[in-house]
Amino acid sequence: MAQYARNAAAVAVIRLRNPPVNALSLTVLQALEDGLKRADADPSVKAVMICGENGKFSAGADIQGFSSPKRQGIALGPLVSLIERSEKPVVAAIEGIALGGGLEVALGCHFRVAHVQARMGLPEVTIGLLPGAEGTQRLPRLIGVPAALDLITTGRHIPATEALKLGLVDEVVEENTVEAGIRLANKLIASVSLENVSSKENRELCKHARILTGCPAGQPLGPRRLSLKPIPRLPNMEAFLSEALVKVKKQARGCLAPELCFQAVKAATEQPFADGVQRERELFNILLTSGQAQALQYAFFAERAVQRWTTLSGASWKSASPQPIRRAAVIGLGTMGRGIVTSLVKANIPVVALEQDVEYLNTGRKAVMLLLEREAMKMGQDAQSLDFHNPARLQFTVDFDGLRDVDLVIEAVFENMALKKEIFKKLSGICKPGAFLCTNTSALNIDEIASATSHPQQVIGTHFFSPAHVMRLLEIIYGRHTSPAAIATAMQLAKAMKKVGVVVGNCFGFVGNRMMFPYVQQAVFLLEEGSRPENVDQVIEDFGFKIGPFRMSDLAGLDVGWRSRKGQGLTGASLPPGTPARQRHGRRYSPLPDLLCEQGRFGQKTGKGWYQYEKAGGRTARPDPWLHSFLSEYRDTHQIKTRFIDQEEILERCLFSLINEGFNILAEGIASGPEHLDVIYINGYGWPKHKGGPMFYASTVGLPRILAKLQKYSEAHPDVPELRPSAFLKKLVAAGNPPLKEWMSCSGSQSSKL
Ligand SMILES: CCCCCCCC(=O)CC(=O)SCCNC(=O)CCNC(=O)[C@H](O)C(C)(C)COP(=O)(O)OP(=O)(O)OC[C@H]1O[C@@H](n2cnc3c(N)ncnc32)[C@H](O)[C@@H]1OP(=O)(O)O
Ligand SMILES: NC(=O)C1=CN([C@@H]2O[C@H](COP(=O)(O)OP(=O)(O)OC[C@H]3O[C@@H](n4cnc5c(N)ncnc54)[C@H](O)[C@@H]3O)[C@@H](O)[C@H]2O)C=CC1
Repeated sequence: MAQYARNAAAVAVIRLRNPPVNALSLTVLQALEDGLKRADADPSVKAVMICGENGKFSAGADIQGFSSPKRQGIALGPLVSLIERSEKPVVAAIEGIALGGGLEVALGCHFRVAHVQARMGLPEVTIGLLPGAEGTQRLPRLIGVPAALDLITTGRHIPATEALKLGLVDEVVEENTVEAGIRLANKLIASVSLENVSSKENRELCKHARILTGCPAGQPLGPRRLSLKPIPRLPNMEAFLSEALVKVKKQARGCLAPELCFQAVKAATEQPFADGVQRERELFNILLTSGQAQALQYAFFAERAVQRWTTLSGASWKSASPQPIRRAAVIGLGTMGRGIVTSLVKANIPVVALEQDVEYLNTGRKAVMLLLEREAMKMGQDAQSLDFHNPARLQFTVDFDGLRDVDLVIEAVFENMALKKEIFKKLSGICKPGAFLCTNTSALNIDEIASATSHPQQVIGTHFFSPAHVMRLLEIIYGRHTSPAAIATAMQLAKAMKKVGVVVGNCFGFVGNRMMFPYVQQAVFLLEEGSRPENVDQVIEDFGFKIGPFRMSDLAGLDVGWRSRKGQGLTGASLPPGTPARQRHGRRYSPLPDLLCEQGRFGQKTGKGWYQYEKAGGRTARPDPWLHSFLSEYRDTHQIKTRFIDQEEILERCLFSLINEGFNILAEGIASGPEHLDVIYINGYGWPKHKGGPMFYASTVGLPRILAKLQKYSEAHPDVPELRPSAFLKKLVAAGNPPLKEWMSCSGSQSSKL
């Protein structure tokens, strides 16, 4: 709701109230409208001030409400117009946040005062929409087209100081914003009422008030009504807009909202306000029914739902308490350790960084310092807080004794079980008993690692993604003995590092990599049957992935998987003589990646892999004629008839096999709901957010279709168990293809947190 109050000085205060973020539900909007009408009808009220309860203006429209099929009632756009048309001055006092519809309400007000710590923005684009309450028409009139386009197409939140520079707010205060708003309202009352009084003294006062408010004589609010303002012209508006469109399209990667946001702002530059609003509405409705908005809003709530973690044994976020991490250690400063140290320093956690010898330590130190210097450059003035040259904040050592007083250790040494167990045994003897011992393994068994310690309840997997200081995902893996406090602490750590933690159970590859295996496997099988790497990558990238499986594997290094397959005895010296080239343990196997590695083709690092590069370490992938003839020879050798494989088959075999593994994971209780898998894929594997994650995508395709396709591919490839439909998928189809929220109740294990 919105609370209406009067104070003695003739200022009516309307306070938006809908905890926790004062979202503009229909009830709030109705109360806001009632408050405005009441203020208008009351002759003793001379000005209105709108603010929010609990130090927050408003986070905008109620996102939950968008998915409601029966959404009816007062619309926000007309309400913003109503505010603007008020004959009595209306002031917005912005504390905390003014986002989306919240900022649009403020744009309808005649004046805006913001607290110095407030943040503002129009983030609708991030949930697949555009600022549909006339924001795309008012904002460019206030701050100009370039700045408005930037805010509307990126959805970024800006601090009050930047808002002041842009002219988005009139005043920034450090003290009580509501009082500052009332003070401004009183000045405005003086300005208006003194207009009609002719004494010299009052005329002077009136002039003073006009300077304060910027309102010309006789027209106290006219120029403050943004709908009446012309768009600030640019000398080269057309050229600017066409360049901006190219940029927006490039960044959007198949997501509709940024381009439609652009179209709405463009309309503001070409049409009168009312027509621009009409266009904004049309574009908003296209987005609202596009499917992408639903996917992005699902992703928004999924990210919040995974914070409420539970384990198979019943431990949960409700009862577990995180322990404070005053000091942490990282072991191994290779690709991952460097990024992990950087993330910890950025989270203001003092770190001890340890390597196996001085040479590795020096290399690691240089790399960490370089990363931190770069981060500091990006942070500008705020970089001082990093203070990473201070040994109390960041210390490098080769001595395990330096780890005696740390509260948490993150191990990031080579992916080798024997080495990891040796390290954990050592840590168990050296660290204090309460210290949490985390491993960054990408697939190994957490319980086996924990078995090397005397307190396995303190051991947990914290799986970062490369580059660790950039990627938002932290997969948090609990073992059989991991304590709830360890899980809660890892989740808290993720938050401190501004990452999204997702709690999952222990199995080979956990959730993300386990689902990735069949996807990559299918991609390689497709090469055996007739595709080229660039065909497969193109289909996956057209779907919206940032990078296809072959470009990705060239980037990560083909040798990484090769080492792991050798370790598992799938290739290399330990392979029993007589093993068929394309079969392991009775299942289809492709030796193609092994053959490339044997040729020294490790990907970007060697300048050749699935593609060719300009040089070793080069970044530009070009199709490689050598590889094409190599594939032809390979098919001849193994008597595989090359066939044309269409885009649909490429997409379905790669994605449906990944989704199928997702259903197995859900059935086993490794993840407590589909939203966990989706958050992992969006934040760790570049799954296009506007497609909502693999399981959400499956729900939009329809489970019966996925099942039918898997059955078809499985029949064609009976030696590929990963294509055999999961029993849980079959169960869901038999249960009538229930909506995603109800899947887990069919599994009999857990329920959805969405
Ligand atoms: C047909 C209809 C026509 C309508 C006309 C168009 C109107 C428009 O132009 C459309 C809009 O306004 S769309 C909304 C735009 N606003 C946003 O995207 C802000 C989303 N919220 C945030 O960024 C952070 O929550 C925020 C920065 C606010 C706070 O972050 P925190 O990290 O402090 O807290 P969270 O955990 O994210 O949030 C706390 C709880 O609040 C829920 N929530 C947040 N924003 C919401 C919103 N706008 N609507 C509904 N619920 C919302 C959030 O889910 C969380 O709930 P719980 O998980 O249950 O605690
Ligand atoms: N590279 C990647 O993309 C990802 C790797 N991981 C996992 O992270 C871990 C580390 O991987 P990378 O950083 O890629 O490996 P890396 O080979 O780049 O670095 C490993 C580092 O550990 C150090 N090290 C080895 N033995 C040590 C010891 N006894 N004491 C101290 N330091 C020691 C090495 O000197 C080396 O600097 C592995 O478990 C890997 O599976 C997880 C996610 C992604």
